Amino acid sequence: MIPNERLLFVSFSNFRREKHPSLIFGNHLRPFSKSLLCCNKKRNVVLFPQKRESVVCTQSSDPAEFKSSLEGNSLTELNESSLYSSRSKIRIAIPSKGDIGEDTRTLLKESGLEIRLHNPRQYSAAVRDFPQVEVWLQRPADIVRRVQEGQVDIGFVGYDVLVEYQDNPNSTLLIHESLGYGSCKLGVGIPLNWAHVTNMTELAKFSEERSTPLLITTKYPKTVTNFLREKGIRNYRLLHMDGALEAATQMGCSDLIIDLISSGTTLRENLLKEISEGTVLESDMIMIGSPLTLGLHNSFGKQVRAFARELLERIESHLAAKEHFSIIANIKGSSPGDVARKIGTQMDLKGMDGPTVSPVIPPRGFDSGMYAIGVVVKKNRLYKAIEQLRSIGGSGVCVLPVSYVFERNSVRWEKVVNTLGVD
Ligand SMILES: Nc1ncnc2c1ncn2[C@@H]1O[C@H](COP(=O)(O)OP(=O)(O)OP(=O)(O)O)[C@@H](O)[C@H]1O
Ligand SMILES: O=P(O)(O)OC[C@H]1O[C@H](OP(=O)(O)OP(=O)(O)O)[C@H](O)[C@@H]1O
Repeated sequence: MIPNERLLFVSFSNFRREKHPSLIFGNHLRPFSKSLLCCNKKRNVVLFPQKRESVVCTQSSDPAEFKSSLEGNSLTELNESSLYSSRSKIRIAIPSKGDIGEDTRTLLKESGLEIRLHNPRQYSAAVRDFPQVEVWLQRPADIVRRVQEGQVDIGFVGYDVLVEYQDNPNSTLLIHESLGYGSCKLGVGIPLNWAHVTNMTELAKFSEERSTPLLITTKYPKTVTNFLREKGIRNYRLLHMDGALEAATQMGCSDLIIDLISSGTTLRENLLKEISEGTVLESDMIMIGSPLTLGLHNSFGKQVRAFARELLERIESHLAAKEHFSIIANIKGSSPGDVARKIGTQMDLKGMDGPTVSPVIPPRGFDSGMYAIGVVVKKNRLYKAIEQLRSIGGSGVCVLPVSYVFERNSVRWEKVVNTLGVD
């Protein structure tokens, strides 16, 4: 029997249609996110794995009646594994097309996951050396939806898409907040000839003075509605376009647009300009996870977590490695400590955890007073580091690429585990 305090009684007539299910916990109502629920149609059971609580939903609107109907029934069979038993493979979803699709495949490959894609119309693929994993190629908005519903365990999307399509901030887990590609911002673009509008305050004033609402075209209605509310703009109407939004003002169907901006070229080419305070959000590609499956306490949950952790650490260490070079060089000194002290005086030679210093032993075996040092330096400081090495007597400097830089532990993963309340 599952003890009563771990049962949630859902009192609504149609779970699938209900937007905001009202839940009763013990005898108390409490807020609940529908996206954290996973419905087992047959048994009418849903699960809230984040807190190890089982959720039982009912057609009855009277929780007391429902509760009493459960008396004496063994609920132990309604466990997590029964809900996810239909799937044994771990699922990753990546964008199916465009630069972000290609860059995600490159990132995964460089992190050790080679996706076996044979043609552009293939929407699922295996991963070399990871037989327990399958990759699904999806449109960005669908990646957020599938991760939210627990049909996919890990997804790669732009932050902009996550903000627009997730039901609430708890319905997905943010595993890595910035993967370093797909960088852009969602921002306001107004006609170049609106000389009287240079910032959001002036735009708000302008919208109030008008007799007709401002026509604003965007692909991000939810995010934009929140932004306009924050900026005090009320007199507007949102219009939707799927792409090439920048054409909307010149076509005469919109007053301004709110769209993604990267270099700003598309805005300029279409006689639009940015305004100050007009940035809705800054976006980068991110890695997200499903709390529904990552939070499971069964063996599938453990398997998903082990893989998510490995993938995150591979990506983190690959991204850190991209920023660094490894340097080896020879330096004269009276002892390893003396050499380490000399290196320690140079800003760019401090390395990640200090230098490695080892004596160079010539063929005849006597003390040469020469030491080999190894240090990891920031790529953008390479030449400064070489100059500093030379200034303390460094010679024979070799610069090598770094493949991975693994830290002692992953702070991001610790955060994920804490959020989920799992080991
Ligand atoms: N100019 C850009 N520079 C960098 N990243 C961008 C740029 N435009 C879009 N992105 C990122 O790439 C993602 C996908 O962009 P894009 O607008 O091309 O998608 P799409 O193919 O039109 O998607 P869909 O048709 O499924 O809505 C965006 O959500 C954003 O995160
Ligand atoms: O500031 P820029 O560097 O010019 O980039 C901005 C453009 O890039 C994106 O469009 P995309 O090329 O994805 O085409 P779309 O409009 O069809 O989505 C975005 O929607 C802008 O139109």
